[in-house]
Amino acid sequence: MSPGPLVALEGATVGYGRRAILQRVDLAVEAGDFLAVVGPNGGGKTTLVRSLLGALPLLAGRRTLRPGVRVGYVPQRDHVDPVWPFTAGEVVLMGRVPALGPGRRPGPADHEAVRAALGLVGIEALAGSAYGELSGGQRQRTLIARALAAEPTLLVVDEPTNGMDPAAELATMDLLRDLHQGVRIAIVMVSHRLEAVANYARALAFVDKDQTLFRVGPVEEMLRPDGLGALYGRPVAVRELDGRRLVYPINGGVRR
Ligand SMILES: Nc1ncnc2c1ncn2[C@@H]1O[C@H](COP(=O)(O)OP(=O)(O)OP(=O)(O)O)[C@@H](O)[C@H]1O
Repeated sequence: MSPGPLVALEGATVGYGRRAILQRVDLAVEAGDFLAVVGPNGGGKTTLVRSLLGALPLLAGRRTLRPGVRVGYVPQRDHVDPVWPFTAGEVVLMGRVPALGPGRRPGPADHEAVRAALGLVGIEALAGSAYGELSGGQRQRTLIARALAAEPTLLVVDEPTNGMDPAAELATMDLLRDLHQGVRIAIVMVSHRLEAVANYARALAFVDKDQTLFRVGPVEEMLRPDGLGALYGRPVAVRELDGRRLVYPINGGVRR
């Protein structure tokens, strides 16, 4: 018998108090998945992933978490105060705190987990550098390493490439792909840029509260014209160039 999804929402309404943001959400994250949650700013992406994490109570429906699954969360980089008086290594060590429990001091296994996590994201040499003096890309790697230090089964990453130049964006996406393929960790990432994730994710969820839109499916299916039209309200083309997908709006009028 299949052990079932790592985490799932069934018939869920997500939102705040009495305000529903998205309704009738059915979403299952399986081992080995790489799911990107895409939609416009304010569309409800963060609300959806916070609900998936269990950090936000559902207004209706059901959330199930497979026993033993550990979920690592990487918040938006600019939600983390850059004046943190910590080194990158100390930030990553924070990822061990939940596993340590109250009152226990970090031991050799914790320091080893920190070294391993910094190594996985390629910034071992920055362990002693002040977090606030790192570049945006290096900070993002530090925050990913902090989540990895807890040895999660599933990594949930919120807008990791926001505000990055194209080279840093590609490097961050390559890192997530390497973690997915090499460490075999399941990934859920949030992005408002479909273009950034179309070459990496295996599944896409389109989310826009203003259109009461929630759709999820394999990338190939979601990148068909009707799926894209539902998200953008206008014709959008997908072309392949040198093995990479390009996604761009085309003329043809607004279809809202
Ligand atoms: N704590 C909160 N209480 C009430 N409403 C909230 C809260 N957080 C967000 N919202 C509202 O929920 C809606 C969706 O916001 P959300 O942050 O999920 O969107 P998003 O797609 O992640 O946006 P962005 O790309 O800008 O991060 C917005 O209208 C926002 O104002």
